[in-house]
Amino acid sequence: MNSPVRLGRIDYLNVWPVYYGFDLLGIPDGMMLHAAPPAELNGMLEEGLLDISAISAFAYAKNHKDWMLVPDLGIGCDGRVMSVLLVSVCPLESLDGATLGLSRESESAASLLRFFLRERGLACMLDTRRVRSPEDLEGLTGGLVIGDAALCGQWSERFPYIYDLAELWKNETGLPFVFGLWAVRREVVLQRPEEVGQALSFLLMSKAIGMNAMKLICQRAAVEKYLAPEIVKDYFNCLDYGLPPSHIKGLVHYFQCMEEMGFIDEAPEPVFLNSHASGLPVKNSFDPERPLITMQKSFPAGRYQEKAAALI
Ligand SMILES: C=C(O[C@@H]1C=C(C(=O)O)C=C[C@H]1O)C(=O)O
Repeated sequence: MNSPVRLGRIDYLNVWPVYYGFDLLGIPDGMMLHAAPPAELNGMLEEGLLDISAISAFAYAKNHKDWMLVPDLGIGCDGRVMSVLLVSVCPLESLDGATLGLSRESESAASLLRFFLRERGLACMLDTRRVRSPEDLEGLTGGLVIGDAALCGQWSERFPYIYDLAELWKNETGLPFVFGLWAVRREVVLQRPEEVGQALSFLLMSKAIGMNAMKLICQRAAVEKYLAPEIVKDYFNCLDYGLPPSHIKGLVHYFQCMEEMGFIDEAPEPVFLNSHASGLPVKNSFDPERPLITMQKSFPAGRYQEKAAALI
């Protein structure tokens, strides 16, 4: 029997809707799911310890020659995101010479913060470390916090200045920002196209189930994360799990900014997985009218499909 297809899941609330089908139906035979913070998943996909994973957009820019993107799947927002924050004891403009703690779980947000600082001519000492609670920034001027720690933590008690990085980006560029993407190693696409197709069709079905269960997801999130229901609703309204043209535009502009700053060698053009059958890549022109990973074709008929059909 073939080894299972290894999938990576970000262990934050932000992806609950995408993995709702997995939570509800279980992990299909032949697949494995590993949950970890984004930076850890980036490293695992780079090292070949995962086959398909949610990753930081910045990691894609570095690995675009080896990875392909899953169409219509991203973690983006058009304006504030609520879970990617620069917290500080002083205003952003006064940060020159300060030491900031950067969450080691992030690559996209970390690169975005470096970009904002450089753009403003602010030279800071950046210390990549664990940033989960305000105590983790003890003795520092401020820091970058992402994910559930950002959304749920009591940051404003210690840090009077809080900046939502996606909101800063929107104010400066007028564009959406895409923090996360889903990537597949090219090697695996070529070697195991059928299994990759099945895994991706399950992933996209899982998201479709989640999109139709947002009320339940919000209720569960409020209870498990001790959040007010309105905050959870607000949060999921900020997030967009697709990749509409405006988000691709934001992504491409972000890559160009990263290249201009010298953070990456070259701004890649996003290349999406086109067909599990041919493995042919397409440039950023995924046509939703022509779904390439078609559930009916590539998903094995069986209990998941029946259950899912009732849910979607
Ligand atoms: C929206 C968020 O974006 C996350 C931030 C990432 C990064 O900075 O590398 C990667 C994936 C996203 O899960 C969040 O942290 O909640």
